[in-house]
Amino acid sequence: MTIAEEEIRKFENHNCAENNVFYQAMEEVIYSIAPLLQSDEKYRKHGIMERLVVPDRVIKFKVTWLDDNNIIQVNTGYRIQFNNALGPYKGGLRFHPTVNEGVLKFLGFEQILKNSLTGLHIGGAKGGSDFDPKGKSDFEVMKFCSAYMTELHKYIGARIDVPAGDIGVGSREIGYLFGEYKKITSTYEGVLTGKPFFFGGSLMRPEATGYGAVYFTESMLEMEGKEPLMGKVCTVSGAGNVAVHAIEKLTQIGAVPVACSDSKGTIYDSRGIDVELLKDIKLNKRQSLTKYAEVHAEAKYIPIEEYPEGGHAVWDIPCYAAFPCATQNELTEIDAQNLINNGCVSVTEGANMPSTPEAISLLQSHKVCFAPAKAANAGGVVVSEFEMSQNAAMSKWGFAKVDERLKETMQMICKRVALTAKDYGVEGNYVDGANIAGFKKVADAMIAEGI
Ligand SMILES: NC(=O)C1=CN([C@@H]2O[C@H](COP(=O)(O)OP(=O)(O)OC[C@H]3O[C@@H](n4cnc5c(N)ncnc54)[C@H](OP(=O)(O)O)[C@@H]3O)[C@@H](O)[C@H]2O)C=CC1
Ligand SMILES: O=C(O)CCC(=O)C(=O)O
Repeated sequence: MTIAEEEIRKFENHNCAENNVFYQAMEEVIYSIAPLLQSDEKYRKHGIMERLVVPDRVIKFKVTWLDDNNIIQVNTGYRIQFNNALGPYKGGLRFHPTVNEGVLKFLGFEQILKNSLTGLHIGGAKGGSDFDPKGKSDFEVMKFCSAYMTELHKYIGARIDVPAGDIGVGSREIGYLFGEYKKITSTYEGVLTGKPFFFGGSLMRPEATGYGAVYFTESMLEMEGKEPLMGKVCTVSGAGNVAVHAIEKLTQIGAVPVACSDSKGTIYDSRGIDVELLKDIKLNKRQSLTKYAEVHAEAKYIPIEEYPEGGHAVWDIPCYAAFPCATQNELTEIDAQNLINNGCVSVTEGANMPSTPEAISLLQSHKVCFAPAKAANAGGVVVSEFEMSQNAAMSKWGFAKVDERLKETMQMICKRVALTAKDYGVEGNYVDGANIAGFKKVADAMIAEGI
């Protein structure tokens, strides 16, 4: 039995329906770090993996709120504080009907290694609720956020745990959450990141994840001796915060992002996505992508049900570089095969774990440059940490400073991941490089801090 199989066997009890995405994330990490466990026995001796896969605490609570018809609604709220060996717990909040403990455990676990890779002092956490902001009035969203914070405030703080946004949580929700925290605690502190700029947010936090993914890709393509993105056709899934800003940065650097998608369908606009229109439709008005095709008649809208099951229209459009930026397991083996058939050279994960394990293996075996989420989408949490620093110092950084430091950090992460892969005999495998480099730093801190 290999060391990876031996380790995986230990954690078989995590393999159940509720935990399937968590188990997927954990299994990938174990396979990647097996050479490290083999070469340095201290990690097994100190039971690092056993300690890392169990969160420090899982906070689960009831959220009761009144809708606009004065009907009582009940949701479940969570905060999973996974590991704070490297700094205060840090990670986003997701409001989506699919949220459960298993989903948040996968996201929190990934966040530990992602935050470690940034080189900054931040631990890993994730939280959220099964509340669905879609179709709710502003007032209902505010009431839900207040009720959620009534419970959450007991467990967070600027040096304890600093939540941010994720799916369904943007600056509107962070504003309401911050307002409630301030009211309950009478404290004006950097307890949340992703705040609107005029009351303590950092410039560029909304753009950071999408821009960072593009910076990472440029760096990876250069390191792998491939042509840069300028002039190249790109496809992006999703049409939320991460996707829109990836499209914006691609456009700024002269690439041609021709497609994006939402939960109902895909837009293909061969002239390049009109990013201002996309922002207005999806980020400001929270409408469907069908509106895009109503304005630009040349663009094609493909409803999700019109594409054969198992694959997604957005990955069947020829591109040089693909950016999955919607949600977990949205890029399947079928999609990977379509990308390969159409000559795709690189795939960058803007979303968390958007590619299935089968898709990753296929892409890697066809030498497609593959940038895993925990490295490529770290830009968001990087600028969140910049926001924490600015809040602690009561200062404001300019756009150029944030952008320059974000770019430098993404390039540093890319180099670190590539060099680690090389050191461990898996040159070009950014998945293994990211997992080993991220794991090693947290594990060393855990050993140094004792049990
Ligand atoms: N926000 C951030 O800073 C960071 C986010 N991430 C990750 O990036 C991803 C996207 O997050 P974010 O942009 O913030 O979230 P948003 O809520 O802003 O947007 C999510 C987008 O994805 C679309 N979507 C959801 N499910 C599907 C699906 N099955 N197929 C196609 N599209 C889908 C949504 O469509 P619709 O509009 O129809 O709902 C929406 O357009 C998530 O995986 C998140 O964890 C990672 C790092 C940081
Ligand atoms: O900005 C943050 O704190 C976390 C962002 C996030 O949730 C993520 O990186 O997945």
